[in-house]
Formats: sequence, structure tokens, C-alpha cells
Amino acid sequence: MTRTPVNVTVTGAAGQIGYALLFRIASGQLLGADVPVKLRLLEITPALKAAEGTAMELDDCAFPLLQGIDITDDPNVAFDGANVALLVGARPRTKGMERGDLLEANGGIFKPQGKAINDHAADDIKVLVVGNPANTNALIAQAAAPDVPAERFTAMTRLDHNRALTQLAKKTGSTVADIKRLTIWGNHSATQYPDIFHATVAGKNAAEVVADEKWLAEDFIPTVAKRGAAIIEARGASSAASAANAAIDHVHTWVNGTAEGDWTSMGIPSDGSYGVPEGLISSFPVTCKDGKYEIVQGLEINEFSRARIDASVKELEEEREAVRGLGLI
Ligand SMILES: NC(=O)C1=CN([C@@H]2O[C@H](COP(=O)(O)OP(=O)(O)OC[C@H]3O[C@@H](n4cnc5c(N)ncnc54)[C@H](O)[C@@H]3O)[C@@H](O)[C@H]2O)C=CC1
Ligand SMILES: O=C([O-])CC(=O)C(=O)O
Repeated sequence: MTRTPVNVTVTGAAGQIGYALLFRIASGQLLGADVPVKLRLLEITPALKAAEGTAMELDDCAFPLLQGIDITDDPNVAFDGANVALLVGARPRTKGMERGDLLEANGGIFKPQGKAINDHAADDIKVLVVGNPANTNALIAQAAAPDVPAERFTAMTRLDHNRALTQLAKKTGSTVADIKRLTIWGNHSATQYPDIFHATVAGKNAAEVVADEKWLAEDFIPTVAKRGAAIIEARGASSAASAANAAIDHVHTWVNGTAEGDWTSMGIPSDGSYGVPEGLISSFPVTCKDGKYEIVQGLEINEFSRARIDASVKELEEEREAVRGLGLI
């Protein structure tokens, strides 16, 4: 194998998403079946031993594409030469914690990681933030990396996108492969807006196929938006394998492109499109080609969609104000 390995850094590597993610990266599912990878695992000091255990298992899989594993608790080492960074490790909300406390605790993680990316990552670095609140954590990291083009910082809404695909497929008696051009707008939170007005089911407009606005408003949208909580309720733990799967999908699509005639959803810094204030990291419909993404332009936004996009964007603006107030951006 002559290709230079791609350095992939994963934070929170000893967590539950990390455990579902690392084996898939090492097997070639993140970047492609012919792309060798080197893994850098970043963890907090008390979790290093668990990360070492995971690395032992990775070794034991004898993945032909895996050309090395480094484990560290130092972001400057973890992001040195990184080409792809998956920021999964975050501070979960615990009992009695206010939203401001959560944002501040995560600021303590994502600000130094953003700075380490700024100072040490490779020139072609691509960053995906998974750790919640993902959009605003991505904003914090991006603000701490002024030398890295802002568009390299993205937040994960692909899990929401995938959840919406399956709900729509079930409703219309189709399969996910029949569905194209679905969009998640806004924040990865309960205010997100899964939009089917431009989606197609086997080539027909999805909203017309469904023809049921009550289902849309009262079933589909809340089911997708509150799916994370429903999984926690059922499983006693938050989504892990499906979140790891979405992270794989997000980066794979970003690097290898969207299919002709289709698009995906990514949380990305807004350029002002669709009235979303510039700089906010908000989810948009995007096409990807040659390792770059572009916002799909020219979609007509009806009143039903406008109100919901605006509500989610307002929440993102409030989060941005809060982290600005805390001096995190
Ligand atoms: N955007 C999305 O769609 C989704 C996001 N999530 C979020 O992903 C995050 C991770 O979830 P899980 O793996 O289930 O959590 P987990 O608690 O099992 O693992 C998190 C890991 O991060 C590590 N960590 C904490 N601070 C760190 C730091 N400063 N540097 C490196 N590692 C650090 C912890 O030691 C822990 O091992 C959570 O914030 C969760 O809410 C989960 C599902 C979907
Ligand atoms: O809700 C959570 O904590 C995990 C999450 O982001 C999701 O499953 O979408």
C-alpha cells in the first residue's frame, strides 16, 4: 500500500460512541476501503486506561488499513498533523446543572481543542463536532481556531437526517433508498426542523405523497426531534451505535461526495443563506464534491417551514449570546 495514511483524531475515545466508532474507522468505512488510517485517541487522564483497552482490541482486529494508534490526554499531541477530527468527548448535563453551566463546562473542552487544532492540525483538517450541544460546541472550537478556514468546522445533524429518512420511509411504505433531498434545518436539539417539502419518495414530492399536515406537525417532526430522548428512555443510555454511524456517514459524504440528484444535512457556519445569520453553525441542505460542501440554493421556503427554521435559529442565536457572555467566543 503506497498511500499516505490519513490521521484521524477521535476525542472521547473511551466513551460509548467511541467504542462504536473506532472499529468502523479502522476498517475503512470512514474514508474508503483503500485509505490507510492512523488513529489518535484523546481522552481525559482517568479514562486513558480504558482507551488503551479499546486500542488493544483494535490491534486484535488486525485491520489491514490501520497503521497506528496513539493515545494521549494532551490535545496538542492528539491534533498534531490531524487531517480529520471527530470531537465526540463532551461534558454531559448532570442533575441540577443549568444550561449556562453546561455551555461553560463544554467551553473548557472545546476552546482548548479548537486552539490545538489551530496550532497543530494539518492544512486540510476537517472537523466534525458530535459532543453536545454540538452546534455551539463547534462554534466555540471554530472561534478558537482563527487560522483554520471557518467552513472546516461542522456539527452533526446526520443522525437526525437518518432518523427522518426512516420515519418517512415507514409512513410512505417505501425504503430509505427511495428517499432523496430531505433536510434538517437549525440546531441539533428539540427545535430542529426536519423538512420534507423538497424531499422526494421514488421521484414524487414527499409532502404530496404524505398529504397529511397533521402527521407532519404532530407526529413526524416531534418523533425525529425528540428521538434522542426516546432512545435514552428505552435504552437507559443515549444513542451510541446510531450516532457513530451518523458520524461515519457525515465524514464519508463530506470527503467522497453526495450522490447525483441528492443532498444531505450538515451543521455548518452560515453564509447568510435562507436568512440564517452569518457565522451561526446551523444545519442546512448541502451537496458535497471533491471534499467540499455547498449549501443547496434557491429552495422555496413556505410559511410552515419558515416559522420552524426561525425558531431553531433563534435558539442558536441565544446559545451564541450565552457563550459570548461567558467569553468563550
Ligand atoms: N450530535 C449528535 O447527533 C449526538 C451527540 N451525542 C453526544 O455525543 C457525546 C458523547 O456521547 P457518548 O460517547 O455516549 O458519551 P460518553 O460519556 O460515553 O463518552 C464521552 C467520553 O468523552 C470523554 N471526555 C470528556 N471530556 C473530554 C475531553 N476534554 N477530552 C477528551 N475526552 C473527553 C469522557 O472521558 C468519556 O469517555 C455526548 O455529548 C452526547 O450528548 C450523542 C448522540 C448523538
Ligand atoms: O439526546 C442526547 O443526549 C443524545 C443525542 O444528541 C441524540 O441522540 O440525538
